[in-house]
Amino acid sequence: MAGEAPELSAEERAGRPFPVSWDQFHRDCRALTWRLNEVGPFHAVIAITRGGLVPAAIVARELGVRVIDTVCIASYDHDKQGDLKVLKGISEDVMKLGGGTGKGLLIVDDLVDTGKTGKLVRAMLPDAHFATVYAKPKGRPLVDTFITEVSQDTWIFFPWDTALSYHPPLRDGAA
Ligand SMILES: O=P(O)(O)OC[C@H]1O[C@H](OP(=O)(O)OP(=O)(O)O)[C@H](O)[C@@H]1O
Ligand SMILES: Nc1nc2[nH]cnc2c(=O)[nH]1
Ligand SMILES: [Mg+2]
Repeated sequence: MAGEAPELSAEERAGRPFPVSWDQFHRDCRALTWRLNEVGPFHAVIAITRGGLVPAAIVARELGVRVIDTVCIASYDHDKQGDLKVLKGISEDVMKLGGGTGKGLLIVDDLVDTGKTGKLVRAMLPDAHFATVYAKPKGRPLVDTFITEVSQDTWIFFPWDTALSYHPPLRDGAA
């Protein structure tokens, strides 16, 4: 409509795109596990769903941990963050394994951005070790171990959220 700002694409709203392939993600998860192997052993892995499920599976496999729990949190509608909702907490069994404070437990997520999700889970398990594959500067202080830092204005595109598609040649104006 005349006078209205043009609709922005998801990429324009979210700044620089940082696409991650399955191969790259697997390599980064393995690199994360090398670091975690120095810190453990861990009694259990807790994945922050949904994004934490994929790295948690790879990390748990590499570390030989078979007790895996989830803490289910929803906040983003694509790239817009709303209020955080805890849809499922940590199970009683796993809480007991961590002595009630999370000692010896490993929390895994794909990334920290503002740090709000990580802060909420850390408050549930203050003594747990918190690992993410990627970290943006605002959330970084909350994470104990991560692999790659990306700038705050970057949007990470994960392989489970994307598909291969045609990209126009540079000479036709492609970025
Ligand atoms: O540091 P923050 O600003 O809180 O953002 C980080 C969280 O955002 C994403 O999850 P999302 O809420 O999009 O849900 P999903 O994992 O189900 O995709 C990501 O997987 C982290 O859990
Ligand atoms: N996929 C994705 N989800 C996010 N949630 C918060 N930040 C991000 C991001 O950069 N990428
Ligand atoms: Mg998530």
